[in-house]
Amino acid sequence: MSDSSINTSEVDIVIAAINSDLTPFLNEWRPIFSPFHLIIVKDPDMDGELHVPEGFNVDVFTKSDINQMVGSSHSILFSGYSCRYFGYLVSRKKYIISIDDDCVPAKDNNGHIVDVVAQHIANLKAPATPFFFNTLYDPYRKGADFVRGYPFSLRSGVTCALSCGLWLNLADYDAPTQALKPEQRNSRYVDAVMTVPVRSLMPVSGINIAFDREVVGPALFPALRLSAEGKIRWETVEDIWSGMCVKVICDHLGIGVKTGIPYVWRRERGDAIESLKKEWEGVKLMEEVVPFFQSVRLPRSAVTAEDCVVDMAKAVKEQLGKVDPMFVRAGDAMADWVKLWKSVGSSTPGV
Ligand SMILES: O=c1ccn([C@@H]2O[C@H](COP(=O)(O)OP(=O)(O)O[C@H]3O[C@@H](CO)[C@H](O)[C@H]3O)[C@@H](O)[C@H]2O)c(=O)[nH]1
Ligand SMILES: [Mn+2]
Repeated sequence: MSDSSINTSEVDIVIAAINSDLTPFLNEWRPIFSPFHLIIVKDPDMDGELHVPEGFNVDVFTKSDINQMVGSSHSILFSGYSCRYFGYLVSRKKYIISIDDDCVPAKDNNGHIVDVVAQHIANLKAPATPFFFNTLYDPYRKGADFVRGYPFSLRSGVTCALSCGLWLNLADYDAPTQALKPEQRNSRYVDAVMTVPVRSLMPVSGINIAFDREVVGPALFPALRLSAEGKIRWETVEDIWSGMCVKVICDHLGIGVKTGIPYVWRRERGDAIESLKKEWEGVKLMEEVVPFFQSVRLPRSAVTAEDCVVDMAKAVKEQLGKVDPMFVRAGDAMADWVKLWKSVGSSTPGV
């Protein structure tokens, strides 16, 4: 059963749906998800009715909702993998949790079902420690603390804005790794969560994620579309791109990002070789953009996530735009996204 101490009015669970029948998925998650409001975004390119089982507090958003809100925008498309971001936009809650619809609850080393909502919210409510690494992992967890030598001046920590969960069975590997290790399965449940140090980038996976929408909501946006994009091709990097944006923004705002528990059990669909064809361009491209994200610095005047996205967009256009016109489009999309985020009443207070 879910953790009754969580204030359900603070949480939205956002699901992107390419499957027409979410019954098996939601029945697996019923004990954990049923107390919470669900936002299900039906992939606008998916035909047919979406079936959701009884017993959930759910709002389903479809192509017509997206078109009504986004209008004829050419820079912002909520198709394919990126349709979940529409759910991030329309939510009005403080915390958002998003789980892919091919994942089910995992079990910990004691065979207990992992409550992803409770653990993600615990991660987000406990401070983060990006400025000095605690070698005993999360010092705020029961049974842990700061180790000797950790500066007392830093022990109050900072706000945690993003909680990146992990995966048993099929870890989120890229297509080359999947093709090289088709039999590899992740059976190692590591009971740990830690803050990613400041100025360290990381691959943020959209499969099992939670964030403080009021603090970093607009920083999570799939702006990058490859020049020769297909509906799928460009989206294999959408969370990697937005993950680097949000980590740089969190570093700038002095807030934290955590990785570790909770785990989900991930079942994969699709073929590694097919994925390789789709993903290879994105895999190569990431090598080009990492130095940009490692070096970009935002102005002190940027004190909210919206400010940071606007300034980041300018830097993307100025510094990456000469590499490829797709980055000019990405920068424009980021700027349009902030306008859209503000216009739907989602403006975030300063940190
Ligand atoms: O056209 C689409 C494709 C997918 N979805 C929904 O998005 C998530 C993830 O889809 P899927 O499990 O098929 O793909 P993964 O590769 O495992 O996803 C992870 O990789 C990233 C992109 O490659 C992505 O950000 C991660 O989630 C599911 O809920 C599908 O229903 C869709 O709506 N439309
Ligand atoms: Mn998947």
